[in-house]
Amino acid sequence: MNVIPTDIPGVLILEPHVFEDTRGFFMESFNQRIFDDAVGQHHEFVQDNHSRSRKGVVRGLHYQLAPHAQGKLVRVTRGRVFDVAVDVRRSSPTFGRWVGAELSEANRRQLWVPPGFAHGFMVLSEHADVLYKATAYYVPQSDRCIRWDDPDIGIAWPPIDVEPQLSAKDLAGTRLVEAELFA
Ligand SMILES: Cc1cn([C@H]2C[C@H](O)[C@@H](COP(=O)(O)OP(=O)(O)O[C@H]3O[C@H](C)C(=O)[C@H](O)[C@H]3O)O2)c(=O)[nH]c1=O
Repeated sequence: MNVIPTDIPGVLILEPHVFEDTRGFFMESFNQRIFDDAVGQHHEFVQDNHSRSRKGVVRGLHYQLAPHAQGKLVRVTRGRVFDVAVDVRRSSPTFGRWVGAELSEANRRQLWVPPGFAHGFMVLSEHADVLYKATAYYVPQSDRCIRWDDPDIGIAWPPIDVEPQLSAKDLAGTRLVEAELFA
């Protein structure tokens, strides 16, 4: 596993080892021991998610409030997305900062988004399948959304040739300054 740090301590890009041969490829998409070593602590995953979206769809920026905060290990098995993590811990030195990475079927990269971060992505290909493991169960009452285009965060979303498409919930997302966050 190749581990690539990002500008925000704790948010990591992971590149699992891929075994390619004439048949195709094999990789361990998740290995608890290797993951814990890479991240530096143990995280228990309790839920796997899979969403499929069309080009231009933006899902996020979502997080669940404590005590239901979710760490997410995100990967893409079809297409390409720009995946983003935003630090929403008020006491963090990187509060309000974001990191983004292109995750794709081709690069097989994964993004580790620790608890305390909002997560979202924009689909860059015609379709994309995003699969991610979560360290806490879905608790809708604790779910919160910050606007994808919050100027105070200033995410540099890649240019695409279609109109971004968001759910009504996401279009109604709050600004970071108004949001219920983590201490
Ligand atoms: C997240 C989730 C949703 N649902 C149900 C609730 C809705 O009836 C339906 C669609 O939910 P939603 O529109 O919230 O799905 P996304 O917009 O993809 O939400 C996700 O988007 C960003 C990228 C995230 O990181 C979060 O995992 C999650 O918030 O699935 C469930 O049953 N379980 C779940 O864990």
